[in-house]
Amino acid sequence: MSSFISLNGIQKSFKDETVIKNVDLAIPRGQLFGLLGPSGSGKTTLVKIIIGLLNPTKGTVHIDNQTMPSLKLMQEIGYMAQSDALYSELTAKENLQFFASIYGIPKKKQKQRIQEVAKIVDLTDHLDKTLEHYSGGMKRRMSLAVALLHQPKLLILDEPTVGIDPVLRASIWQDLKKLQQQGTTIIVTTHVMDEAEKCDNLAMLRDGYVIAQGSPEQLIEKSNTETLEEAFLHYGKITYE
Ligand SMILES: Nc1ncnc2c1ncn2[C@@H]1O[C@H](COP(=O)(O)OP(=O)(O)OP(=O)(O)O)[C@@H](O)[C@H]1O
Repeated sequence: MSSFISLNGIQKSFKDETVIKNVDLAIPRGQLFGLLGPSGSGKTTLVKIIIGLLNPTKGTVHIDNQTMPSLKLMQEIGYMAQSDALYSELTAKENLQFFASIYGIPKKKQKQRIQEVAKIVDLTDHLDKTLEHYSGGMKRRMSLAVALLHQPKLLILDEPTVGIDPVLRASIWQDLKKLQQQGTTIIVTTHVMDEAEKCDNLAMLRDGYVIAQGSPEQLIEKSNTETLEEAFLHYGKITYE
């Protein structure tokens, strides 16, 4: 089976510092795939390369058999960055209308789509509030709603639950599972082990290297450990010693 997303020999350097080191990844269609790694390991840089926001120094990215960056494919990707890029002086509905126009969603369809995404992230009752009155968690859910507006077939979320309380975090993960069931391929970055456990497959990143890949169960079993955290430490040692 050919992969929906494949990265071959990806390397990225900023000046003379190499922050992504010869990364190969193959992600099948419809997966919930996790990039797990500590702060500074290269997660954001790698997702920016996948969606075509950054050019790799070496290597290639293919999505759906097309070479990235591809403008056509970029329109089919939903990206939720680490910080919320929203307008705090506008209401949630106005924010969604603004982004819907940017995505080129016809005016007639916008109203329906805005209601749909608001329902997914549970903000239907708060659409008329300006975002300055939103909590941090509500803003994160709004960012997710924006990323979903154009019904992307690939959704990329950079640390979607940072700063979010456990209840909301669980609800966001439920949303992701629902979207996956509807056929969306999802890549999520995290440094939190219990979130990584919810993914179908993982790539463990450390210092720009992929130190291990597989399902959470495989990664634990192969390292002869009991938790993902122990597995992460195990694979780190193999790479570095
Ligand atoms: N534009 C840039 N110029 C120079 N160095 C950069 C740039 N962007 C990222 N880096 C460096 O690349 C490395 C990886 O950063 P990156 O943001 O990808 O890590 P991360 O795993 O996403 O971390 P975090 O979870 O803290 O966001 C870091 O050492 C960072 O300083």
